[in-house]
Amino acid sequence: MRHDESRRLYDRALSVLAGGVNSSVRATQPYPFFVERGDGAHVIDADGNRYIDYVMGYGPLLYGHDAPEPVQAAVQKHSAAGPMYGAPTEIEVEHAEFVARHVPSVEMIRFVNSGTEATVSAVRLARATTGRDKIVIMQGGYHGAQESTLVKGEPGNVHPSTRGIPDSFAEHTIPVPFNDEETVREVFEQHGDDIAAVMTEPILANTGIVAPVDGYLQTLRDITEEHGSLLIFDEVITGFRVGGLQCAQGKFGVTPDITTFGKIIGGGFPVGAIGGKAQLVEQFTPGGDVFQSGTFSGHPVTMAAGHEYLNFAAENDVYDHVNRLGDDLRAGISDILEDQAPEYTVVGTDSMFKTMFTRDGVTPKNGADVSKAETDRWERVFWQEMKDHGVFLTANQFESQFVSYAHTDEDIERTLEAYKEAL
Ligand SMILES: Cc1ncc(COP(=O)(O)O)c(C=O)c1O
Ligand SMILES: N[C@H](C=O)CCC(=O)O
Repeated sequence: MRHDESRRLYDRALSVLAGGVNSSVRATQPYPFFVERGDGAHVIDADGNRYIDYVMGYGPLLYGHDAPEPVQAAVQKHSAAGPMYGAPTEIEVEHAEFVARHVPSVEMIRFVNSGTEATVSAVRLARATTGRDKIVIMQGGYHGAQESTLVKGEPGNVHPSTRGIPDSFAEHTIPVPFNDEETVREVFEQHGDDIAAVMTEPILANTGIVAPVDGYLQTLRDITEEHGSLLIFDEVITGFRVGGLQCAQGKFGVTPDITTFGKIIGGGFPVGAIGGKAQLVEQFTPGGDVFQSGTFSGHPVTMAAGHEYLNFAAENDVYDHVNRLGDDLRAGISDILEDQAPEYTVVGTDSMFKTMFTRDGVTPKNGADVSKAETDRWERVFWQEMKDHGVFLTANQFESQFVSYAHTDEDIERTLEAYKEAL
């Protein structure tokens, strides 16, 4: 495969964009391919190479690169009609009504512009509601580029995970191992009166894909209730991806106090949202006194795209299709691993999948298990091989991969062939 044009574009980009990209994960080695356009489940790069795409924009693209006709029509209509006003529009109300109708925890919602903004506001809301400062998060979990959650360590020894964040932020954050009831109980015994919220992805989706063990999410629900803390599910990735229109909270039957959304809920456009019981969410300004605001929040084009995205899923066999292909892919990869690399594991659910380069064939239960995997080998060898076989996977061991409605049985077969050869 030739990549001359991508290489040339990356050289140009390096002089004017930090690291040559606008989000860190895109800076694949030795240089990223630059995308010219999408086509169904595929992307075509600046040199004309075609790849089956499982990155899917890191999750938002439930339909691949050709959104259903009603989505495209709504986007065109709303861009032509404005595109935004600094005044409310009906489409924001319709989209909010849809989400409230389907997602168990949501009575009221505030739309924002990114998953990060959603989790920042959710934490602020939890702190304001409880009058407490501390939050419990999961080691290996990810909640975007927010100061309070970019931390590393364990209870009693927590530090910012990047330069530029004061230690005082980390003082209020307690990272615990996912799926470990004992540690979370100990943390609540010690700090229960100071904990505003436990915030977790219902499935860790930024550290491989780590499913909750039976009963773990319910334990978090019970323990937060017992101590007057809130439970926040960060469904930025899982929202409208896992568990269909009810999201992961519906699949696992555990209802949080607050849910954060992003990705799919914006139909491929920048978005975030904070949903929950009305008595919580209405504390945001202007109704309440927890400051929350944004020039682009509830942008009509995003709202229209997101709304038509979800409407289409409600009326068509979208989740059946993507989940079936997800099952086929996981089963196919699993067979290949059994044969060729039994020390590796395939993880995921619904339309999410990832091959973990574990060393013992054991499914990871938390972030520490995932970090023992052969992360370097994934990126430097396997990812490159798959790309050379025309399959675009997420470039590191930690990021999830997604099947879309545009993927076909033939895509899955070709992908499995590529796996066989690359492994
Ligand atoms: C679970 C989770 N929360 C929050 C975020 C942050 O979202 P965004 O990148 O839109 O700020 C992401 C992904 O980026 C995510 O996966
Ligand atoms: N891990 C991130 C979200 O899922 C990856 C997307 C990004 O930050 O560019």
